[in-house]
Amino acid sequence: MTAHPVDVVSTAPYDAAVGLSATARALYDQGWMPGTSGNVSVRSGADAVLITASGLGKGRLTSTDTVLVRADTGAPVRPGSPKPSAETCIHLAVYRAFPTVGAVVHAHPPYATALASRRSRAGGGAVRFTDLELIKGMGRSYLDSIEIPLFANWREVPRIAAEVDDHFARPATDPAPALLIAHHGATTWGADLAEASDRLECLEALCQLALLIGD
Ligand SMILES: CSC[C@@H](O)[C@@H](O)C(=O)COP(=O)(O)O
Ligand SMILES: [Zn+2]
Repeated sequence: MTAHPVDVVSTAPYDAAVGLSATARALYDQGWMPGTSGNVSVRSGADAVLITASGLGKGRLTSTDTVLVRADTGAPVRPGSPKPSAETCIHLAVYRAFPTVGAVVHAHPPYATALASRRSRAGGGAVRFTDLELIKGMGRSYLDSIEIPLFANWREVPRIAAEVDDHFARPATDPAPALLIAHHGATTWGADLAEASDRLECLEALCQLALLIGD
């Protein structure tokens, strides 16, 4: 019998939903998911992604505030599910580009948002960090530099996702596990939620340092 996404995901581990809501609450406590902002997801089998529901206070999120969606369309797998994150399509673009990624975290941390917005006002282009030790926290074993792609904050979220798709369709050596959206926030990814969250923390610290150091 051909595997159907529902079959694959109906056994999605309960822990994944607990992990998602705990991650959202932790990022809320850090001040990086103010109000209802931010979203978190994990891959669930080959064909599905478990993601936070849309429009809920991230400081109050529980494991039932998560939605299993199809990895190809973003549609909820089960009828009657809560509405998935409005930014599901950006998560799916990351999972499409990086088959080994298991978790994606999107938040609105202040320094990353400020640096991305400043860069956008100065004409855009990727944000490059050089020399700083924290570059190693972004999955690099060497120090020299790392480039984080910067995207425009289009009102239509699928347009942002389409640009993320286009960006990662171009082959790059050692792409960073992160992206910035001007006037909006940051998204990081990794093998699991812990790695994706650690990378968000390092990215935010790098952005803070870059703003302190100046040009
Ligand atoms: C506080 S509004 C923020 C949203 O527009 C969006 O950017 C966001 O991060 C959360 O959207 P959500 O649909 O709840 O996952
Ligand atoms: Zn957002």
